[in-house]
This record gives sequence, C-alpha cells and structure tokens, in this order.
Amino acid sequence: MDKLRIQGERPLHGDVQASGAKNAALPLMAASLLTDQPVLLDNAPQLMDVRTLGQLLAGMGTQVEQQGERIRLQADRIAHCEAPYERVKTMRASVLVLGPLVARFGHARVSLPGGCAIGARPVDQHIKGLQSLGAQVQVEHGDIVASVPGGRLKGARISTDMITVTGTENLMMAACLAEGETVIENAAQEPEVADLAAMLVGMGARIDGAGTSRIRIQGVERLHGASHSIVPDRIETGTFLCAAVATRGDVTVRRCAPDHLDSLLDKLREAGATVSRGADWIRVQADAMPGGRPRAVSARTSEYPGFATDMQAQFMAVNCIAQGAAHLTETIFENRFMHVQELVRLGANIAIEGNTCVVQGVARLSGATVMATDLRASAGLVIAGLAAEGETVVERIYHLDRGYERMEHKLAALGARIERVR
Ligand SMILES: CC(=O)N[C@H]1[C@@H](OP(=O)(O)OP(=O)(O)OC[C@H]2O[C@@H](n3ccc(=O)[nH]c3=O)[C@H](O)[C@@H]2O)O[C@H](CO)[C@@H](O)[C@@H]1O
Ligand SMILES: C=C(OP(=O)(O)O)C(=O)O
Repeated sequence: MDKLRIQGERPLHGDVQASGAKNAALPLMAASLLTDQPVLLDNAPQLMDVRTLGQLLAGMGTQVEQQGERIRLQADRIAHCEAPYERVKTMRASVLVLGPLVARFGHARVSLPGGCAIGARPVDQHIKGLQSLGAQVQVEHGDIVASVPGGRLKGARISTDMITVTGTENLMMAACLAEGETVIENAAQEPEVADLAAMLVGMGARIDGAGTSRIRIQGVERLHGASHSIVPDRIETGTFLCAAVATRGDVTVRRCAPDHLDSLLDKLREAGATVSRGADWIRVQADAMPGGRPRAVSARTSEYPGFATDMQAQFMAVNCIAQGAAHLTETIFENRFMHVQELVRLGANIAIEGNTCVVQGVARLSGATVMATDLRASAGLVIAGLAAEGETVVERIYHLDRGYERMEHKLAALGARIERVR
C-alpha cells in the first residue's frame, strides 16, 4: 500500500494549478446517461473516483474515453441499468447514476451504499424524491430497485428533509426528463450543483434557480449531447491555501474559482494571512504573520456558502500550530473527526467535546507515522506533516488518491519534501 513520506518545516512557495472538481466531475459523468449522444468533459481531474465511475458506466455499456483532461462519454448502447455493490462500496457517489437511469430507461437497480468512515450517509432523500416523481422504489437484497409505471416520471414539488448535495443532483437530473414541472425546495446551493445544471441546460434541459435553494425544472422529452468544462476544485484549492498558511509560505493557486471560497478566505485572513485574488487566482501570503504563527480561528461547518465540511480537517491542521485556541464544530457528518487522534500523534493538543473539537495551538508539531482514514482526513494529515518538525509518514493514502490529482507532485513543485513510497 502506498504511503507519503514528508520532511516537514519547509514553507511552500510558488504557483500551483487547481484541477477540475471531483464533486462536479462525478455528477457530470453520471449525467451522460441522460442522452444517447456524446458528452465531452474538459478540465477533468485524473482521479481514482473518476476512473471508478468511468468503469461503472462502461460496465453498463457507456463508451468512456479519457485522454488527459478530456473525457468523452456516450451512452448509446446501455445493456443494463445496474450499479453493483463492488463499485458502489468504493465510491458512494455511484448512487448518482440512479436518477438518470430511472428517468431515461424507466428502471434501475443500484446497490445501496453502506455507511463510511465519516458517517452513516443514508440516501433516503434520493429515494423519497424519486417516489414523489412517480417511481416505485424498494430496497431488495441490498439494492435500490426502481421502476416507473408508464415509463416516464412526472414532475412534482419535492422538499428534502435536509440539504443534500448528491440528492439534489440526482433529483435534478431525473426531473429533466420528467413530464411537467418539478420544483426542488431546500436544494443544495453548492457550485457543483450549479455546474451540473449548466451542462444539463447545454444538453437542452430547462432549469432555473440552480445555485439557490429552489430549483425549478420543466421536463423535456429528450436531451442531446454537450461539451462542458468542469468547474475548478474549490476543496483542492482550499487545501493548498491551508498548506501555505500552516507552513508559513506564500502560494498562488491558479485556474481556480475564488468566488467559491469566500468563507475559507475570510478565515485565512482572520488567521493573519494576506489574501489577494483575481478572476481565477488566489494568493495567500503567510510568511510574515504577526508572531510568526497563524492565529487560532474557530469555524462551524455548514452547507454552501458556509464553511465546507470538506475543509474541516485541513483547517484543523492549520489551527494545530496556531496561537490560541479554536473551536471547530462539525454539523454535517456525525463522525468526521477521525483525523484527531492522528494529529495528536503529531503533537497536537485537541479535545473532542461532542461535535466540537477544541484545538489548543502548539508551537511545533513533531513528525510521526500516521494513518489516513478518509479523503480529507488524509489531506489534513499531509498539511500537518508539512508543518511538523522531522519526518512524517502518512499511510493508507489510497483515500487521498480518490480525490487529489498528483498531490505530492504539486506540493513538491511548491518546495515540499514529499515522496510516494510504494
Ligand atoms: C460526491 C459529492 O459531491 N460528495 C459531497 C457531498 O456528499 P453527499 O451528497 O453524500 O452529502 P449530503 O449533502 O447528501 O449529506 C449531508 C447530510 O445529509 C444526510 N443525508 C443525505 C442524503 C439523504 O438522503 N439522507 C441523509 O440523511 C447525510 O448523512 C449528511 O449528514 O456533499 C457533502 C457535504 O457537503 C460533501 O462532504 C461531499 O464531498
Ligand atoms: C466526502 C467526500 O467525498 P464523497 O462524497 O465522494 O465520499 C469528499 O470529497 O470529501
């Protein structure tokens, strides 16, 4: 199993490019099931999750070709509408094929994703929403089995019990081919939802309000192919910015979407970094912070545009070496503090009180061997390792490979001493 070996205490300096967003690429790929015509995606990240979804779609009969940053998908010969457990268990976002399959083919069998390291993560809202659109849905032998009497979904008003990102995406895709109007209330407002809507509109869908809490969709009979450039990854961008602050460096992330990172940028300014931005770049200067260390800054995760749960672990790593104490509260997932005990192994001072971590900053972390437990926990450990004195080894980085493109190469180009050990 691959590991990352890091020699810490080297400030990061220079420019790095953001990749396309994993959390946009996955729904966009799933949306290719809505048409028999080609869908071309540019700015596609080369990630394990993208490969996994590509294999799942190919297994159904979709032609999938990835060349560099371009993916071409054509779902003109779908042989069966099934997502087996073997694929779904390695990537929960596989459930995104459910809405498109039911909408276009009138039936689907998709393995029910299990829980995962960060929480139970049920998909009841996806199922209830599809039922509102007229699908019959049961869980049988661990699979979600859906069929549509009459073959075509019917538009409806759907109000989800909580804000769900992939739930909103699944239902929005399904509603595009339903008969009549669908309104999704309490919709997720994440930029990746808006990016998906932009491509669906390019495919002929009629959608208003994506990016707000109410999305209105007028169903159409069929969609056509499209070409779309995937929105930059705001979480990868934020990860590099946190690494810059934790190592007291000066980093510019290029080809990113600064408008999608407002809440994090405010926090980094509060921590003492100088933040500047242009249309598609962000620079964080943290090499001259008062007192030579960031200030502790509290945060509470929430849905977009709030502070992203996918940035909580990385921001915790910054707070580990800050001056003062911060409270970090996780409100989205019930078990997203798995990195805490590993950060403690690096010398961090963290107490967990319910869904809040109290992080008392220390002057120095000291390198150690730590184990990654999920994607962003891994990123948090890498940041802590970059800041720590001596050598840190991060084990089980297959989690990291799900969602970061060539992370160690990008960090090495910024001056980090980091290598993959096979
Ligand atoms: C591929 C993708 O885009 N993944 C992102 C997506 O995950 P994902 O879409 O799975 O997360 P959700 O927004 O659905 O989850 C939010 C909360 O709602 C709960 N819930 C959700 C659906 C449901 O049917 N029932 C239910 O109870 C979840 O357990 C969680 O507590 O949004 C998360 C929250 O921003 C991010 O951390 C993930 O990176
Ligand atoms: C939790 C994440 O992803 P997923 O929903 O794919 O598990 C993430 O990107 O941090």
